[in-house]
Amino acid sequence: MTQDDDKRAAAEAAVAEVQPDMLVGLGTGSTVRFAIEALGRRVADGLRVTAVATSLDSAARAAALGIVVRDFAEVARVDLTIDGADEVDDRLWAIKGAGGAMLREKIVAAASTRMVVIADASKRVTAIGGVKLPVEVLPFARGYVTDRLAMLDATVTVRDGVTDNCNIVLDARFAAFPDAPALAGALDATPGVLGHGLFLDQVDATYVADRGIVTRLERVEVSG
Ligand SMILES: O=C[C@H](O)[C@H](O)[C@H](O)COP(=O)(O)O
Repeated sequence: MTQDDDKRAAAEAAVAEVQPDMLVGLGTGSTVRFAIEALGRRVADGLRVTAVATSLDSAARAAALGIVVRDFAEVARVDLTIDGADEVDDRLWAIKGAGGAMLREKIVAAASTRMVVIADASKRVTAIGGVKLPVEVLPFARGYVTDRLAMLDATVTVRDGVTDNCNIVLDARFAAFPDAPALAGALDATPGVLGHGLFLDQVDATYVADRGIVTRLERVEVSG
């Protein structure tokens, strides 16, 4: 049983949630590729769905498999989004964006009635914060945002290349990971930061595969 087998198992479990006539959000990354393949097979078998994609890569892969991909700019609501993560914990907090797609991913997640994360067991952690946090930044604001991140005790590396949105990504490594909601709030309030990889409210469920066994974890809403 390889890591790819687990990615595929988690992806197939999530794709089983897709119902006829849904508008499906497609995340980005190596795990999502298995979901796109699984959805492509269901479409080839006659399932009628449309999709929106969080990256040019996912859009191209889906279209190549015969999945109708709509322009997200024309869309307000998505039924179900399936996406990967770099880390996810049992609070359903995730860090995303190793592939640089976190800004579009967060927008599509926000538009989604339900968003599920698929992962192999290497992504499941006790508490998020062990990987670099990607921050998408307007190139004009690179120096200012780098300084703000340094003031939050992060060591910053500028990633090569640009995102699908033609912005840059700063990868922030924290010696001690800060309180995640406070960090998300600080980043959201920083001019020039267009998005970041902290997903604290977006994930409704995870499918994590460990040596072929897929476990689904659902967000529990606390009322009152
Ligand atoms: O920007 C990339 C996305 O957030 C991915 O969903 C995330 O990095 C996980 O990717 P992978 O499944 O390749 O580990």
